[in-house]
Amino acid sequence: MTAATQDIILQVTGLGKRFGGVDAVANVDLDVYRHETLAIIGPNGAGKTTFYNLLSGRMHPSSGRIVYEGRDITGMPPHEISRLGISRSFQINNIFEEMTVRENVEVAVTALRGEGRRWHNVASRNRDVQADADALLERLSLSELADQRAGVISYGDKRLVEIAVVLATRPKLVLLDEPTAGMTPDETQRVMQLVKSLGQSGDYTFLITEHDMNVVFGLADRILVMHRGQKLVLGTPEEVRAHPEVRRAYLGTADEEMAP
Ligand SMILES: Nc1ncnc2c1ncn2[C@@H]1O[C@H](COP(=O)(O)OP(=O)(O)OP(=O)(O)O)[C@@H](O)[C@H]1O
Repeated sequence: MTAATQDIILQVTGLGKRFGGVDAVANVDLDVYRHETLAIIGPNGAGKTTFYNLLSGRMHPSSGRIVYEGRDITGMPPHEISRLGISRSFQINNIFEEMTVRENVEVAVTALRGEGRRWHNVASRNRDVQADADALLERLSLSELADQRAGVISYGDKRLVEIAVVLATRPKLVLLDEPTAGMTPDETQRVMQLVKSLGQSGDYTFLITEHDMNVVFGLADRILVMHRGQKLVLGTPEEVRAHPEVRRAYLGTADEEMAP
């Protein structure tokens, strides 16, 4: 499939967010193709988090337009955007530590069904919810931890549970915020394999911010490099790696020095 015929799930045009005198995001144009994994990189303050906040509705843009599946979602509240199929993970764990791993996922499944998060006791008696939660836990290789209290499992497993919670809302477009931050090398590998296989399943489109360049170059179909709120480069990993400005600004002289 050529780029021209690829199905665009998200179209961002002239997107900007200004805080006082700072353009946190400045005039960004971006087409995201359905089922691709697109990494967004850039140094601290480049505008990655603000970009996510704009896409997920947590912030209103100062300018520009966001079109998702042909529908203008600019300025929509987060819950509506989420309902349409855009879901986001956070850098900080966002799970209920006193509940079991399965209950955490059940709560998210229940929320999707419009029954509200507070009804988790009812949800746990609901077979459909349990089946959905168990299927998801199996997909993420978390079945063995299903009955563990989320508060006692490892940091890496908590991050995986968080991804399960995000996927429980049945998103089509998933925004992952530094999914491997703080992880051991083994945990990082596990997340990489997981995101790779979920990406290959054809069920999801991933945007991923990440500081670990091995993860970025190992996972991404395309990479967006941001700098001071602007789109510096957008291309395949090979194109980004070879781009003189990116090499100068972020990659150093050797590929080993790729930390932004
Ligand atoms: N709520 C806010 N009020 C004022 N300035 C903000 C706000 N949020 C972000 N900024 C500024 O916008 C710019 C972009 O910040 P942002 O957090 O989006 O960058 P980032 O690429 O996510 O950085 P990091 O990698 O550190 O998370 C920075 O100069 C930041 O100080």
